[in-house]
Order: sequence, then structure tokens, then C-alpha cells
Amino acid sequence: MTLERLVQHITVKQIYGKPDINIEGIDSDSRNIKDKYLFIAVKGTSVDGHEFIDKAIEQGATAIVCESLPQKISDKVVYIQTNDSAEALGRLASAWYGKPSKELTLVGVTGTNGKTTTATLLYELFRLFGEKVGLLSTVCNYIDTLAIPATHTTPDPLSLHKLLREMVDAGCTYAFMEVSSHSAHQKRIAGLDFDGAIFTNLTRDHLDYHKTVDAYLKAKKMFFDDLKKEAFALVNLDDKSGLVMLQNTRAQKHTYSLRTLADFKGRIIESRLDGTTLELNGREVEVQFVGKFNAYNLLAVYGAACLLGKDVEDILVKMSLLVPVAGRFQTLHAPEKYTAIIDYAHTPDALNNVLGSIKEVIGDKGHIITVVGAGGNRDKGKRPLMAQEAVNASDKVILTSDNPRFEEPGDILNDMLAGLDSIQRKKVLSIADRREAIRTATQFAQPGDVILIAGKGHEDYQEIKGVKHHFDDKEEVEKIFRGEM
Ligand SMILES: CC(=O)N[C@H]1[C@@H](OP(=O)(O)OP(=O)(O)OC[C@H]2O[C@@H](n3ccc(=O)[nH]c3=O)[C@H](O)[C@@H]2O)O[C@H](CO)[C@@H](O)[C@@H]1O[C@H](C)C(=O)N[C@@H](C)C(=O)N[C@H](CCC(=O)O)C(=O)O
Ligand SMILES: Nc1ncnc2c1ncn2[C@@H]1O[C@H](COP(=O)(O)OP(=O)(O)OP(=O)(O)O)[C@@H](O)[C@H]1O
Ligand SMILES: N[C@H](CCC[C@H](N)C(=O)O)C(=O)O
Ligand SMILES: [Mg+2]
Repeated sequence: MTLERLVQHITVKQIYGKPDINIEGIDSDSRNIKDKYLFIAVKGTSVDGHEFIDKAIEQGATAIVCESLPQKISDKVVYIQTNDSAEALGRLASAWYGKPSKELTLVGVTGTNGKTTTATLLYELFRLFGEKVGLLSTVCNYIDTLAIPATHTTPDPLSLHKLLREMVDAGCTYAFMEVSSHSAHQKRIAGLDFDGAIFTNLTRDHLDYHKTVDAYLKAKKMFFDDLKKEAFALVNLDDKSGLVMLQNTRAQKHTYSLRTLADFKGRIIESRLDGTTLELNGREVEVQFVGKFNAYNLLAVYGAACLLGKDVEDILVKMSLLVPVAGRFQTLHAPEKYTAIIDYAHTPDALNNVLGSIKEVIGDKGHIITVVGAGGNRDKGKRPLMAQEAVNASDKVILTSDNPRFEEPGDILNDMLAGLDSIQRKKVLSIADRREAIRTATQFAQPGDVILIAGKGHEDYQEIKGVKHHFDDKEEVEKIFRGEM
């Protein structure tokens, strides 16, 4: 593709050199640059891509997109100056892959919790409709049925548009994707043509990155502010940030709620450990999901499917066939008649929701034993709050390690314990070894009890000092149930 054609898609401040050259590839990482490539210099969170312009030229770059020019300019290279390289990267990636998002009905899901669940259930639902569908999610990406391991919740722009191109080439007509706050803030989603956006909820998380709740909210709102007017914007009216997302959007505004009048109104008729009876806009449906938060996710799925033009009765029939996403409220029943639930709750709010849902279902018929830790080198502020949520809603808590990363597991446990007073600590055991913690919980469990194993969900590893060791909560529980441990 010629550079001239490519740069039509971005806002150019100034061009130095003649853009009538052919470009063989584009990249924002100098290490991937080859002969006749375009290098896009983006300011990152740890380094500034502008520092690698010379390196990119050494590797063969013949064109550079940048915000500020390097001191020494080569006359063999074309420099394109722009106000926003991150935005330009998204747009260039889209143009490079032939604007695949325009050929798909693309819906993005944002919010602190429920993105993976909602996006994955939409993918599953539309497959039940016989459509070819793509999915970009934390757990795994899918091009129709082909699984591609995910490295991020929302991939970098080049990987993202490449995956969308592969979806189009494979015959997909729909794609559902998670939009993380990091990706909105870093403009990884620039250049995407969304047909719909869903907002699930907003509670504290990722403050290590965004610093304030307000900045975190703004990152999510940017996604809605940039939607086209034909797209739909579907928000959770029961979350206090729901309407904020709609404030400045041009898109068609829609709401869902379990509490009040909304375009998509839901009600929980009955909750059990094996499913829920829901009422959606006056019609009853049996779903294989537990908990109020899943009722919210299903309501979002229902709303989006209606807005995408599917038949209401058909949607309900197919929704009753959907099953939980890996590591999201996955229930395993022990031969000794207690239940273990594997869940990805890794925020105070998610713990509160999951534990609340368990309590709603078991009432006074059993005890709740919670096994939970917090990740290392991530938001430290949430640690004491997570311990508090666990203790307030459980009969017994075993604090353990999540992914310690480069921190000492004992230090993370101490940060969690700091949130508890001496009375609360009486309910708590600290066992840094996660395998041992899970085993201990199963030794405490009596018939009718529920063990919640929270924080790692689908993850099949434990990250310790830069090394990912195989570890899978579900596998551990199954081994214990088989009497192998
Ligand atoms: C903090 C963060 O989000 N970082 C992301 C960011 O990298 P960065 O800004 O740190 O990049 P950098 O290292 O400063 O480099 C800046 C630029 O210089 C370039 N460079 C760098 C070195 C070099 O030798 N040559 C060179 O050209 C880089 O390619 C880059 O373009 O942009 C990269 C490309 O998009 C991401 O891979 C990277 O994700 C890191 C690995 C990460 O862990 N991100 C997590 C926090 C994240 O994004 N998580 C969310 C989900 C969160 C959730 O909801 O749970 C996600 O969407 O996955
Ligand atoms: N709608 C919801 N509201 C509150 N909590 C939820 C909701 N849906 C799921 N959860 C809880 O949050 C956990 C994570 O769910 P999910 O993976 O769907 O969210 P996510 O937004 O994709 O998270 P991440 O940002 O970590 O990828 C679940 O295991 C569950 O405990
Ligand atoms: N995507 C989230 C997941 C955290 C899951 C938890 N298991 C941990 O490792 O902290 C994050 O990176 O903050
Ligand atoms: Mg996710």
C-alpha cells in the first residue's frame, strides 16, 4: 500500500518528504520493523516510542509517524507529524487491514465486571442463531470456532485489526469484544467502527493505572463519546455511572435494569444453585446461571440481541441453552455433598456480588467458606477491601496467594489482613500456598456448605517472579473430589 493512501486516514500536521512510496508493513515496535516499513512512534507508559525512531530506521523503516520530529532528519525517510500517534496507530492499523470492522457488526462491552461474561454469552448466543461470529476476550479470542490465545483483554491495534480481518475472511458477520479501560485510555480502539456498546458497571479497580475513579470513568466514557449515531449505546441503569456514559454520545440510547423502568427490564423470580428463573420484559425464561450479577449480564445480552434485530421469542429459547463461562461462577459438586464454586472475582465489588449471590441461594442451609488472595504488582488499595468483603459475607475465610508476580506472598497477605480488626481475624486463616489453602477449605466443608475459590477463575497458571507455573483451581478441586490429594 502507498504511504499516500495510508496517511489519508489520519490527521496530518506536516509531511516531510514525498509520500509516494510503497509500504511493506506497519508497526509501533521498532523491534518488529523490516525493510520499507512504516514505524509509528507512540508514547507508552514505560518508554516513549519516539526514542526508537533511529533504531526503526536502522532496521529499514522508510516512513515515520510521530508527534515530534527527531533532531536529525534523514532525507531517505518520510516523516509524518500528527497530534496523536496513538489515535493514528489505530486508524492506520484499520486501513492496513482494509477496515475489517466496517464489514462486521461489531459490539464492544465495557465496565469493571461482567465484560468477559457478557461478550462471551453474546458470542455463544449468536452462534446458536447459526451465525459465524468472532470474539475478543480476556479468556480467549475466537475466529468462528478457531481459538486464538488471548494476551490482553483488548489487544493492541495491529493484533486487533488483524484478528478482525481474519474473522471477515472466515465469513464472520458479527464480532463481540471486551473494551478494557486501559485500551480506551491508550486508544487501542481508535479506528474501530462499532455498531453497539454495552456498559455493565463501574466500581474501583485498576487505580494503580488510572489513579482516580474519575479518570477511570472518563476512560470508559471515551468509548461511548466516540460512537457513531447509528450505533446503539446500552447501559445498566442500576449503576450510578450508567447515565454518565450516555451524556455525550451521539448513539441511540438504551437502558436495562432489574430495579426500575427501562427499555429492557428484568426481574428474578427464583434463584437456585443450579439456575435462575428470570422475567425479561414480561416473559419468563429459565437460565443455567446463578446470582443477581448474572441476571444483569443476561439482561445486557438480551437487550443487545434485541437491538441487533433478533426475534424476542427466539432469543429467550436460546438463552435457556447458554452455560457459564469458564471460571465464572462454575459450580462443582463434591461426593460429600458440598459445593465448590470457582469464580474470577478479583475486586471487592465482585466478591461482594458473588458472596451475596451464594447467600441468597443457600440461606441458612449451609456455611460459606471463602478462599481468596490478591494479585501482586497490581492495585494495592483493593487488598484490605477484598479481605473485608470476604470476611463480612463468609463463615470462614482462607487468605492465600493469587498471582504474587514480583511481590512476596506474605506482604500481600499482610496488606489484606490490615483491613481486618481482631474480631474479624478470628474467622481467618492465612495459608500462602494456594493448593494447601484449597485443600484446607475442603476439609472444613460439611454437606450443604459452599466453598468459594475466588480470584483466578479460568487462569491455568500462577505467576511467580516472572514465571508462570501451571495451576488451575478447577483441576485442584477435581483432584480432591477424586480423592487424589
Ligand atoms: C500498562 C499497559 O497497559 N501497557 C500496554 C502498553 O504498553 P506501554 O505503554 O507500556 O508500552 P511501552 O513499553 O511504554 O512502549 C511504548 C512504545 O514504544 C515501543 N517500543 C518499545 C521498546 C522498543 O525497544 N522499541 C519500541 O518501539 C513500544 O512498542 C510502544 O509502542 O501498550 C502495549 C501495546 O498495546 C500493551 O501490550 C501494554 O500492555 C501491558 C503488557 C499490560 O500488561 N497491560 C495490562 C495492564 C492491560 O492492558 N490490561 C487490560 C485489561 C485490564 C482488565 O480489565 O482486567 C487489557 O486490555 O488487557
Ligand atoms: N455484571 C456483573 N456485576 C458484578 N460482578 C460481576 C458481573 N459479572 C461478573 N461479575 C463478577 O466478576 C468476575 C469477572 O467477571 P468477567 O470476567 O465477566 O468480568 P470482566 O469485566 O471481563 O473482568 P476483567 O476485567 O478482569 O477481564 C466474575 O467472576 C464475577 O465474580
Ligand atoms: N485482568 C486483571 C485480572 C486480575 C486477576 C488476578 N488473578 C490477578 O492476577 O491479579 C488484572 O490484570 O488486573
Ligand atoms: Mg474480561
